[in-house]
Amino acid sequence: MSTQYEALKGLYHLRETIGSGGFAKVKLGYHVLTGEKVAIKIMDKKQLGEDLPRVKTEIEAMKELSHQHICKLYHVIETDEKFYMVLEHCPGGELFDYIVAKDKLGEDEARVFFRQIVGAVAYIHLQGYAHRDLKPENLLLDDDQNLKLIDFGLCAKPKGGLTSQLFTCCGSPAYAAPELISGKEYLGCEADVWSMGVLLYALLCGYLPFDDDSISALYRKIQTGKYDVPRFLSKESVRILDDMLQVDPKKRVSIKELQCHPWILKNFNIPVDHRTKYKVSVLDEDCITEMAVHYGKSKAEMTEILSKWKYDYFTSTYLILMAKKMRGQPVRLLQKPKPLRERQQERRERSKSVDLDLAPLDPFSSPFFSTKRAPPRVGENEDKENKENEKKSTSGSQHDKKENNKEDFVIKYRPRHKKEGEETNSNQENVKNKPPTAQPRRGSASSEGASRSREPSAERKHVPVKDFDFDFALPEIPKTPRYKKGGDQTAGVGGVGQVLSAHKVKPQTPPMTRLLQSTAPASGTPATKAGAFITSTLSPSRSVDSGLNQMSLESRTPGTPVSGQNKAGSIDSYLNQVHNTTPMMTPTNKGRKGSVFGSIEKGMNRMFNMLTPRKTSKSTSDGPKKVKELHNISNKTELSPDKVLEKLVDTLEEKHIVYSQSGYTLRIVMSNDWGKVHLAFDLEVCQITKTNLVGIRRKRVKGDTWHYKKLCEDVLRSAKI
Ligand SMILES: Nc1ncnc2c1ncn2[C@@H]1O[C@H](COP(=O)(O)OP(=O)(O)OP(=O)(O)O)[C@@H](O)[C@H]1O
Repeated sequence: MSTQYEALKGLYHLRETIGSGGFAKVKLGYHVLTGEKVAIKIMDKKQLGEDLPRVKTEIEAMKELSHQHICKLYHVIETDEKFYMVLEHCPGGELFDYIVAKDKLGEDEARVFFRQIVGAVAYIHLQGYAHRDLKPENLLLDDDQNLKLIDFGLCAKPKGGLTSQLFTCCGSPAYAAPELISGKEYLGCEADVWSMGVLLYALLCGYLPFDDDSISALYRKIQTGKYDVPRFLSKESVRILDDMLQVDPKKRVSIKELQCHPWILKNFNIPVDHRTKYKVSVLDEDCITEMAVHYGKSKAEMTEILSKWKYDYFTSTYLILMAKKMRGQPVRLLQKPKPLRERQQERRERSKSVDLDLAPLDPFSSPFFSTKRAPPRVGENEDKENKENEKKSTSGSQHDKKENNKEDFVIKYRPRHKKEGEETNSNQENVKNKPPTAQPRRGSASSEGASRSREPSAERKHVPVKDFDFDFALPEIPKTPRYKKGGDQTAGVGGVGQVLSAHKVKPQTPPMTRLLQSTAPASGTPATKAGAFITSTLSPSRSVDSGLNQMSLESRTPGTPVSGQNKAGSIDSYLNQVHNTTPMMTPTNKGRKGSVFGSIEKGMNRMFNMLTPRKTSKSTSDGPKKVKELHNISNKTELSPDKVLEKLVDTLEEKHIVYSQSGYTLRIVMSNDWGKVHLAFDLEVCQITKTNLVGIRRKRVKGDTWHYKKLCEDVLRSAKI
């Protein structure tokens, strides 16, 4: 984990960025005590500037709102520099992606989703809130295709209740109600119903009812309230859309009426129930007991702590355990392994008793021996570990070798270089609501011990543990962390040590492999064809932003350490830098294609082509990621992954679209004349599990969703896969 996220240390293992918005970066994380996945929304206070109150609004609202169709807030950490919101992880992506994948939804499927939205919004309104930013990008899917509403940064809770007028014009223009954009006072609940009308239209039609490149033209369209009514819409669908998209808010259907609207009732015959399924008033006995045992407290003490709802690590542990219980999974916390020293001591004692007392006996005839001599696998691991440690401490050679290898690896994969003076004290990041530290449980150890047990001792000191915080281009952790029964096996808990060793042994993704596509002069040459990928030792820095920044700097001078150069912190600034920097070519790549081309697609996108001498014909040695057949996977084919990748690359080149490559993932970046990135998304070639098929997984990283949809569809159609 990067030192900049020190506040999460010991509590969550941080993984790749899974989304970003105007205010936040969202990363995947693992809750250490349960091994469950979480989403960690990270906001930088400096960057928030005047929008800081927005975060506070969101946090307060999410603490109050608890509903099966609202993303659950687990934990809030505030440091001097950042806010961290630990949230329920929604792995199914945005509802928007679902629409992109399906083009549009059938009425029945749309109804299932829309009923969930109506339920969530009715609940929110009853709690006195208006969401004010309802759109398919703010609705995520969980594993079971349930929707979860996110992004409460613009919500309002008027003091006088929802019948009080609001004034602030906010939200996304295409979803904004006419009364809101006209600058009049408005009611939040009425404006929400309008946005829901736009949303339902988008679900049923696959495009927006009001759309225009020019904001003022868009606003005019919204104010007229006229939209296309495609023929494929049923009479009932036309009717409900008309009821919601009424320009006069007083004529608009209310949320209460929507709950039992004929379109909503169809096939269900029961109105939408807005009530929450989460019980927050009564704490769950099983969860309390498990936590009390873990923290070495009485149940009464644990209940008292949890009743405060501080949204600290206790709260997150409780809520995650509850979520597991509701899914029918066991309410168990992962046992922390004992510290290595303690285990070594135990081993010594065991072997003493074996050597001294039992050695003369026939080991197989003595029941005592057999119980003593057949400890759980833990003992075997300890032995191995200890032997390794002994070796290390005497010669150190074997491990040093490993260490050196890792050092190499780390150098190659060095994350974003610190900006000058950036977060130099981040190790001592001042955590305002310092999370609780677990008390030893069942004679077990501290969290330090937990991480120790996952790595050989020499590795423990290794900085890369912290450095393992890349956004892009690193292999995914192969296994979801799971608690293994039968002793001290928590090395399998997806700890950082496990990750590192996994990489060391089997880096699934090569060092940042980039093919920066060029325009005419390069596109026809074999070197830029798919399969002729360029391997460079670029830094696959974690953040999209910083990763790309790194790319701009390091790719020009491969192998040259970059220090203090990387002052930019966003995709935008990456491209700004690229645009403003004269290319620095090494003699080797100069002779090849080491030039920066200025050709522009529609006068917008710069093309780059930076080749390093080494080329590989394959993108990675380990093949594409294996994924379940989900809605965000398209273009399923029996072609080989490399062929699919090649076709995609060819298409991007033909269309002069800027992209970078990491393994089987292509990141498409669109920027304007000033280098400001307005759209970024990934296309990843994946192997679909339980089939012989290969597919393309899409993921929007940044930018307007409808623009993304159009471009994505265009590329995938043109690739003819
Ligand atoms: N709980 C979650 N699980 C999975 N992905 C998430 C989760 N929360 C957010 N994301 C991803 O991160 C993206 C950005 O999150 P969010 O919209 O909360 O950020 P924001 O900066 O407040 O956005 P905006 O600019 O729209 O206000 C989402 O669109 C989604 O793709």
